[in-house]
Amino acid sequence: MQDQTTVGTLLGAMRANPPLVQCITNFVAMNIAANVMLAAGASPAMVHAEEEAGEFAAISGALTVNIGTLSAGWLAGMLAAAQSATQAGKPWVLDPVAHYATAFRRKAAAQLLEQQPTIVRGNASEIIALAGGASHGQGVDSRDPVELAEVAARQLAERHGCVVAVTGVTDFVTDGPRARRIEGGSSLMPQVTALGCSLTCLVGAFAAAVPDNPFDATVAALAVFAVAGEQAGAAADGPGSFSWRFLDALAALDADTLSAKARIMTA
Ligand SMILES: Nc1ncnc2c1ncn2[C@@H]1O[C@H](COP(=O)(O)OP(=O)(O)O)[C@@H](O)[C@H]1O
Ligand SMILES: Cc1ncsc1CCOP(=O)(O)O
Ligand SMILES: [Mg+2]
Repeated sequence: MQDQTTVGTLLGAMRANPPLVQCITNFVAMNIAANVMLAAGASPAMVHAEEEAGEFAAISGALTVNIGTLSAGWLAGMLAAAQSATQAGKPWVLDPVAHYATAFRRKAAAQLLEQQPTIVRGNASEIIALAGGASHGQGVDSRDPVELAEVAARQLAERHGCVVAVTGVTDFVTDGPRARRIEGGSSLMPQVTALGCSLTCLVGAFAAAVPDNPFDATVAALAVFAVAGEQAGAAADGPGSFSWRFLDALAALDADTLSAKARIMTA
């Protein structure tokens, strides 16, 4: 019950003072992620250029970094922003999209991890591989169940002193000693591109709202997606109508409904 009350309170707190979140995300995600952030009540800015990314991180409430469509110039911007956020004491979130796929991505993910992310959010295949295990991911898509990534998530959290979120049918969040499972969402969610990337940005919004509590912030963002996703999925005819229904559900979700409908279990 404590968790249920907390997620509603955090949604209210985030919306009461909409945080500026610098989202370095990929070309696929930029538009949907910005719309998801606005619908949920946050203030996104997609700012990635090497020339300004570090400066912008210092004036943002939080930073999110996603390597989905990586290039050398973007990576330089990501590293500058991550360094700046860490120096300014701002939370930042890493989304290691398909980091196992190529040597360039593997090295980039390792360099970014060295910059001490506050939170890492990925699908099960990404989290298993990031901890050094053998994953079955195919490109950006997971081919592993979340349950198989739980040990890897705890290891990563302990090793890097961060919160780790694994998403899928039932999400899992841990900081090492503590862990939660969040049920909900819809089987249509993986059929709409970049919803994971959008969730990473929303995790940044909640982390900006409560920078001293990244664990609760992550649980709250995942609970928002779980409840809004379930509502949109119940009415949708397919991925197309799910997309707009999901934005509407995010915008309509209030704190009391979130607290009443969130299904959060201690793991
Ligand atoms: N089969 C499913 N049932 C319910 N929710 C899902 C399912 N697959 C993914 N989700 C939800 O979709 C969102 C994105 O997660 P995921 O698909 O794991 O990320 P990614 O897009 O990075 O692979 C999360 O909120 C997650 O809980
Ligand atoms: C399809 C695709 N290709 C490169 S990034 C990207 C989007 C991945 O989005 P998500 O990780 O949320 O599924
Ligand atoms: Mg992803």
